[in-house]
This record gives sequence, C-alpha cells and structure tokens, in this order.
Amino acid sequence: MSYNPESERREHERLFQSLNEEQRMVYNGVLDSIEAGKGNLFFLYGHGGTGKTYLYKTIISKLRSQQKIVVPVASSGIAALLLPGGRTAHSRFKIPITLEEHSVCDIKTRSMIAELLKRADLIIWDEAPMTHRLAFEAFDRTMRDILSKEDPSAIDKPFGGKTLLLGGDFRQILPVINGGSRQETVSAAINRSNIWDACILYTLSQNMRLKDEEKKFVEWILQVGDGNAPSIETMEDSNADTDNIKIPSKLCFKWREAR
Ligand SMILES: Nc1ncnc2c1ncn2[C@@H]1O[C@H](COP(=O)(O)OP(=O)(O)OP(=O)(O)O)[C@@H](O)[C@H]1O
Repeated sequence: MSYNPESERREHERLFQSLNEEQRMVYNGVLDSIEAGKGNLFFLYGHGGTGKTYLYKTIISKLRSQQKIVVPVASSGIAALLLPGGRTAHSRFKIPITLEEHSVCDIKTRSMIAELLKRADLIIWDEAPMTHRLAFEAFDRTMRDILSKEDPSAIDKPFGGKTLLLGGDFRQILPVINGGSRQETVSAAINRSNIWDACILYTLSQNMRLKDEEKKFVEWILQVGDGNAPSIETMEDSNADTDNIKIPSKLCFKWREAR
C-alpha cells in the first residue's frame, strides 16, 4: 500500500505535538533504532488508556511521511482495526493455527510478504500478551531465515535484526489455552519465552483518557488487574480464594427472560 507523505506529515505534526514525556522517550528510542540500524526489540507496557495506540499512530505517520515501511499488526482483529493499515498478526505473518516448539510461518522466501518483511523498517505488534509465545518464536525463526539469505549474520539476531515494537498489557487478555489451568495460561505468554530476554522495556503510566466516566472505568479495571477490586464470596464455599469480582451496577443491565 502506498501512503501520501504530505498527509502523513500533517498527521504526524498533529499527533506529535501533544506526546507526553513517556511517549516521547519510546518514540525517540524506536526511531533511533531504525535510523542507526540497531534492530532493537522493544516491549511497550501500558494499561488501558495510557496512549499506546496514539503513540503507534505517531510513529507510523512519522515513518510513512519519510516513505519508510511500517508493518502494523495486532493479536486481535478489533485492535488491528485501530492501526492505520493494520492486520491481524496471524493473517499477515501466516502463523500456523496449530503451533509446536519448532513451528515456522508459512512464508516462502521469494513471496511478496517475504519481500515486504525484508524491506520493512519497523514492525509493530499490538496486544502481544494475547498471543501464544510459540507464535512469536515461529515468527522469529521465519524472520531470521528470510533475512539471513542476504545477511548471514541475521540468523543470530532476534527477528533477524529487524526493529520490532511489541506492546500491550499483561493485565488484559492472556493466550487462550483450551481447558488450560491458570499456570498453563501464564506460561504461554511471551514473557515466558527466550525472546523476552532481548526486549528493551518501556512503560507508559499516565492515563490519557480525559472524560471522568472513562477515568473511573480505567481505575476500576486497574484494580481488577491488580487483584484489588471489590470481590464477592463464592456461594458454594465462602472460604475459597474467590475469583468473583463485583461489577459496578453502572456496567450492568437487567436481564429479562425471553418470552
Ligand atoms: N499524547 C496524547 N495527546 C492527546 N491525546 C492522547 C495522547 N495519548 C493518548 N491520547 C488519547 O487518550 C485516549 C487513550 O489512548 P489510547 O487509545 O492510545 O490508549 P491505549 O493505551 O491504546 O488504550 P487500550 O489499551 O485501552 O487500547 C485516546 O482517546 C487517545 O486519543
């Protein structure tokens, strides 16, 4: 897809001027990795409303205004829609549905997608904590393979030495493991992968949502994630370590039996 550099420049100007200090630090780190050819791997932590999407959009418009190539993906379709030109990671990278320890993506070396990945200046992957670590490992193997055809040293670099910005919130949705225990779910997340050791971590902590109503929701959802939200005891066993959370009445609506 080709983008109009002039409208991207205007979009960047609009977004960039109000970046907060934390966002600016990530912005500079990512652009420096691209410009200096460092090929860093970043992870952007931030709970809902801290401006991750806003920051991705700012970086994307900057690079597209310079006619650089960004490949933005997200783990879910809904989050992919929020990124300009975004796709789901599974569809963009042809990640196999059934994943094993040594899986690779279904990308042929001479295909268009391989060419795009070779030429890309940046890959952004939002909602990374939702995706199974094996999917990242499959994509890592594939990138090393594709990029090492031109530069043999790529085989030893995470994602072949491509700059990658992963982001998300581990308090939100983790990988879904069919019938899996809490332990199995936690072990499937990317921070349990070897890839994690190579990540440069950034954190956004400032809530950028402006409306009072939204701010209250963000505070409550944070309490849920931290395990501090008001809970109700389970009916069956009042001594149980309960997972039941009391949902504020404002978020509920009455259920009427269908007639
Ligand atoms: N620097 C900023 N200047 C102005 N508005 C901002 C800034 N950063 C974020 N916002 C606004 O704050 C709101 C929340 O930002 P955003 O959607 O990017 O957060 P998020 O971290 O992606 O949230 P979620 O995890 O829920 O998707 C949006 O309305 C966004 O436009």
